[in-house]
Amino acid sequence: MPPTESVNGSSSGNGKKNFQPVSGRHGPHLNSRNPYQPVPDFLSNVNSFKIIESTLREGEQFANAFFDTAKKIEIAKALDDFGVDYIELTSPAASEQSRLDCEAICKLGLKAKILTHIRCHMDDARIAVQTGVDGVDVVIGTSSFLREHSHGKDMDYIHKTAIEVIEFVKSHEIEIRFSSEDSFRSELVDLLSIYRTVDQIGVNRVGIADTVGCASPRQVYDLVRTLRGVVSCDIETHFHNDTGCAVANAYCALEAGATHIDTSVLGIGERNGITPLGGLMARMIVADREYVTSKYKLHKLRDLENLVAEAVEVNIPFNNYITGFCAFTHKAGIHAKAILANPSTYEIINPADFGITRYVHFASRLTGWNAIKSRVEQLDLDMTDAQCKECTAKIKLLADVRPLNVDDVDSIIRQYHFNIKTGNDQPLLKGIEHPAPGIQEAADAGEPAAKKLRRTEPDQDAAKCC
Ligand SMILES: CC(=O)SCCNC(=O)CCNC(=O)[C@H](O)C(C)(C)COP(=O)(O)OP(=O)(O)OC[C@H]1O[C@@H](n2cnc3c(N)ncnc32)[C@H](O)[C@@H]1OP(=O)(O)O
Ligand SMILES: O=C(O)CCC(=O)C(=O)O
Ligand SMILES: [Zn+2]
Repeated sequence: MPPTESVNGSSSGNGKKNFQPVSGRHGPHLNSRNPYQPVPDFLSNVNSFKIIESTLREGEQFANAFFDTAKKIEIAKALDDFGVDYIELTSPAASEQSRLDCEAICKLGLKAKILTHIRCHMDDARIAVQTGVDGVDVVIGTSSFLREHSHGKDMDYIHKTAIEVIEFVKSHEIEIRFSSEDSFRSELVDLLSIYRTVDQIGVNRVGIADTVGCASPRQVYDLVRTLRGVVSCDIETHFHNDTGCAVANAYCALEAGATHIDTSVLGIGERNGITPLGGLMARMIVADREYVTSKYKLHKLRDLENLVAEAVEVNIPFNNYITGFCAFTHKAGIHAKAILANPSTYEIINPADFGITRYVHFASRLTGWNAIKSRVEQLDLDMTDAQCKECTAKIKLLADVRPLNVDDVDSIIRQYHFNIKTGNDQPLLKGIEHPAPGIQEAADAGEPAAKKLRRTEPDQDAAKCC
């Protein structure tokens, strides 16, 4: 008996309802012997990382972003509820409203610590410490590009000012992090020297930033591992996604001993953004499901992404980690058969961990008799395997001619079933123009027919599948 499940996932459809939801427990390997488990290494923090969520700082630098106070508060509360460790806010030096918003969020009494992000400058630091934040993230460019063309200061100036700003912030008894902007295009000797200096005067964290998204995972591993041997404080990392490495780089940073990862919801930020919160969750749940599920409310991810997507007027991409509309949809017959038997065959992440439904797409010429048999059972029809195979062949005939949706296939199945039970020989394709019994009533009741006809006792049937 194939598994069934009520419809609650796949919100942003593709316009055609041509798949069915299925449930089923993942096979035993994810619990007993995890082949994806991290390489054992005592410096690795893959099992104990923290998130510095920067939707309200880096994310505000996204081209489309404008967050009014109410929206910032809504997002901050949603991030806090999700379980992020820190929420980073735009510099209060950016504008008067930014300063007021920072103060307002500090007063919310959230569980997450509130940070603000400033230039390595006493003017900014003086404003920041008055806002009520739990900590200040200080940054200054150390690459020759930024030293020459951005702030125009040399490494001596950076050392001197960093010490002044750090000691000032520390004197207010809040957290302080020092970060080098454009770390991967900076001289290693400059980096290690400034990090050693700030570590010795007692920063809580140092930060490495791949500001232009140029770093590869191996470069990240090397730099973080080297830095791990030089400083005793925590190591935060920040990865832009220009070359598609933002999630991989975050993972490698943790393997090398970084303690904190910067994220934003949907990855929004300057240019094409940074490590997305959802992408990081996808990566980390595979590495340590226990840690991730115990710390973060994963079933809130979709709502959080929808909130931010709406605020910045973008759609969730079809291939988004976890929440993209087809992230857990299985189409080819070979895949569908195996998924129905055991979802671990073609899934490394269990969608149920995120409150999301898995689907089998059966309305195409790539379907197979096992998927159709599953649908037949969902429709409560009685057909032998041989009949399911014959019916599948009929479905493929039409699927070769045009795209099908679930109603088309259900009609063919119902007509085929009617014919074999009554000895009738009505042409199968007639059911396409004239919905088979059951479809019309459902439509009349104001519900999508396919939805109405799906069964909703997932647990009972899912148990049989695994
Ligand atoms: C990689 C990142 O994302 S870093 C974070 C980026 N965030 C922001 O920029 C926050 C929003 N920014 C702003 O509102 C404005 O840029 C402000 C308020 C910070 C500065 O505004 P302005 O004084 O008008 O300067 P402007 O934005 O044109 O240029 C940046 C200034 O900061 C200086 N600067 C740049 N980076 C740093 C740094 N890390 N530390 C100290 N000073 C810096 C530059 O030298 C330049 O100053 P100058 O033109 O007086 O020499
Ligand atoms: O402060 C940091 O570590 C990162 C700043 C930033 O956004 C960047 O360098 O891209
Ligand atoms: Zn950035």
